[in-house]
Amino acid sequence: MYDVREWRHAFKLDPNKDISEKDLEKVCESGTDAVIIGGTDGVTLDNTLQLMSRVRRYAVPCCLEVSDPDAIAPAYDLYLIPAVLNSKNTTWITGAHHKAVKAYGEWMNWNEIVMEGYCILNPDCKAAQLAEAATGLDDDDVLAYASMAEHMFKFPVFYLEYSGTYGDPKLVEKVKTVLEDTVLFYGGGIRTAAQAAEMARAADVVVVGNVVYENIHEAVKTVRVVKQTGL
Ligand SMILES: CC(C)=CCC/C(C)=C/CC/C(C)=C/CC/C(C)=C/CC/C(C)=C/CC/C(C)=C/CC/C(C)=C/COP(=O)(O)OP(=O)(O)O
Ligand SMILES: O=P(O)(O)OC[C@@H](O)CO
Ligand SMILES: [Mg+2]
Repeated sequence: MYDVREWRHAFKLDPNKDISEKDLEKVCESGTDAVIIGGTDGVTLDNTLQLMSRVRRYAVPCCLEVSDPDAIAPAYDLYLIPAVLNSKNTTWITGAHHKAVKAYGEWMNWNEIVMEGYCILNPDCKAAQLAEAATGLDDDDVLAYASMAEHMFKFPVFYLEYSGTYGDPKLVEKVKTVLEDTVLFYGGGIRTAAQAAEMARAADVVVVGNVVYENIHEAVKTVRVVKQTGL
């Protein structure tokens, strides 16, 4: 499934973390809609390619979420490109992107590029710190970023990112009400199947990351509950 509109669940694997063959098999055979390879720090061409080639042994779509242009390589199914809408530094909204398109433009297949309008809400996560995210937002600020993602930038994805902490399901629900075409991704702090189900009632796509490395059994359980939960 190379169309994010058809997704409900994705795992995000960090190329800077170790995962055993057994656990990787559980992730890839879980029934998830996609494996996203991405992280904020320690992302290199070597570790992303290594993880990608291991994921490639399975049928699941394998996507690169680009955080470092040096780690870009061909052979992913999709390239997810974050633009941090609540960044205080234009580098993370258009700057790094401009540089990368100058460098890679002629090799880019735009049909494989999926822009993600990020709104990062956990001030302590590495992504917030790197991207200098203005995290002290009230609900109306977040709703405005969501509307900008859909109506001004026409981004296919709006990503509510709480990386490392569990977010506010009520806010996720509110954000969903202002989006029509743009797909709402929720990610952050999902450690149980019950939390995954709660966020699946509000968001189009639930992204599960760190729990893969902490509790693979619970991580895999999130797939079935998300798929069974209606929006
Ligand atoms: C043939 C060929 C090579 C084709 C490919 C062409 C191609 C795809 C070109 C891409 C061009 C392009 C526009 C690239 C973008 C370049 C770029 C660097 C953009 C900036 C990205 C950005 C805003 C990064 C900031 C950080 C961020 C939002 C990262 C996303 C991942 C994330 C949130 C991970 C969460 O992990 P973390 O917070 O680190 O949590 P842990 O504590 O668990 O690690
Ligand atoms: O690692 P967690 O906290 O599950 O977050 C998932 C993802 O949104 C990170 O970009
Ligand atoms: Mg992570």
